[in-house]
Amino acid sequence: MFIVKLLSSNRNISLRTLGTCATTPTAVRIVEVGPRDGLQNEPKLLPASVKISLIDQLSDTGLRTIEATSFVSPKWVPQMGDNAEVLRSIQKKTGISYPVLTPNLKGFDSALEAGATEVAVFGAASDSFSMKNINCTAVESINRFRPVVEAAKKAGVKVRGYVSTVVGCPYEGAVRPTAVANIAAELYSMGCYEISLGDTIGVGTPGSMRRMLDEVVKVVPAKKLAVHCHDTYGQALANILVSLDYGIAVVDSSVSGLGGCPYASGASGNVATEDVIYMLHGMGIETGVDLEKLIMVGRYICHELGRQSESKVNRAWKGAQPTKQ
Ligand SMILES: CC(C)(COP(=O)([O-])OP(=O)([O-])OC[C@H]1O[C@@H](n2cnc3c(N)ncnc32)[C@H](O)[C@@H]1OP(=O)([O-])[O-])[C@@H](O)C(=O)NCCC(=O)NCCSC(=O)C[C@@](C)(O)CC(=O)[O-]
Repeated sequence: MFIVKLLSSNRNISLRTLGTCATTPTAVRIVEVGPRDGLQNEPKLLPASVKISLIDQLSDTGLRTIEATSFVSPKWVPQMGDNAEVLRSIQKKTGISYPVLTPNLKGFDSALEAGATEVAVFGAASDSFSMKNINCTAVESINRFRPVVEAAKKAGVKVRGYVSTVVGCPYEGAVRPTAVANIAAELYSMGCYEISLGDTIGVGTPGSMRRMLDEVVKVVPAKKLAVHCHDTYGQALANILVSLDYGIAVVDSSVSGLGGCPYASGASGNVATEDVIYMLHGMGIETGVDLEKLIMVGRYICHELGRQSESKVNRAWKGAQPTKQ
């Protein structure tokens, strides 16, 4: 019912997204979230050595931001229970940031001890999801994040802020764009250097993305925003195109489309990094990422997980294309 409502309210979608407008960025930074978002929901528990190898291989593709793990309760998310070992053991390359999720001070302290130089706090625009995910309401979460951001500032650690359920919540349905803008504004004014807007269950369409972004850009500049689109309904690339139109130049994605949130049942993985790169390069937008190398990393992790790549580009890839895509 909720989906039907979302789709039927999208009749007035502007065709502006089909062309390139003045604000479209010429370069996009990809935030690769595969090692964290991609693996946190996998039924198969991978050994730390595979995660470390995955991150080291990703570090060789030209990516500049690779979310490495999360310092959350291992009772809640056992898949990330080896967080300190993973963060300590990866080969950190100059020029690459390896952020980790830290929901509270306990997580932040452990992350700092393991060598984190960038962390992320993660809130949501809907209370029900927030309760299921981090056991507090959206407003309470802001109060939990404040000391994390303060401690991070003192330690010289950068903090990214996530807002989940930006267009739809698995428990409440459609989410008001103003609710998203309020949380985004709180995180931004608290000191998060970038706000990532998560369509956690992948129900967004260009229409609902636009309505949400119209509100958010009133309170956070587009150049401080990222989009984080899950691809459950196959709308992620279209939604990313819309966000480029707003001048947003940071896109979260997951190698081979791995992932999902343990507290958003039925939601598929993030948009596949290979598919995003293929689209952006085809549009003449730079990412600095070597697509062919990334495809090989996608094949490696899918082999380890015993699953097929969710990236259409990866599945279709037969080698470098003779002409620009
Ligand atoms: C946030 C908590 C910890 C609150 O959980 P809580 O139960 O309210 O926490 P608490 O403070 O009452 O502590 C309870 C127990 O947890 C421990 N604890 C407390 N904090 C930590 C910590 N940081 N690390 C390790 N242990 C911790 C604490 O020590 C204690 O242990 P006990 O005494 O029972 O043995 C819990 O709800 C949790 O871990 N949730 C998991 C959240 C998560 O990882 N979700 C998935 C990531 S979010 C996401 O995927 C969305 C995103 C970002 O990708 C964007 C999008 O797609 O929209």
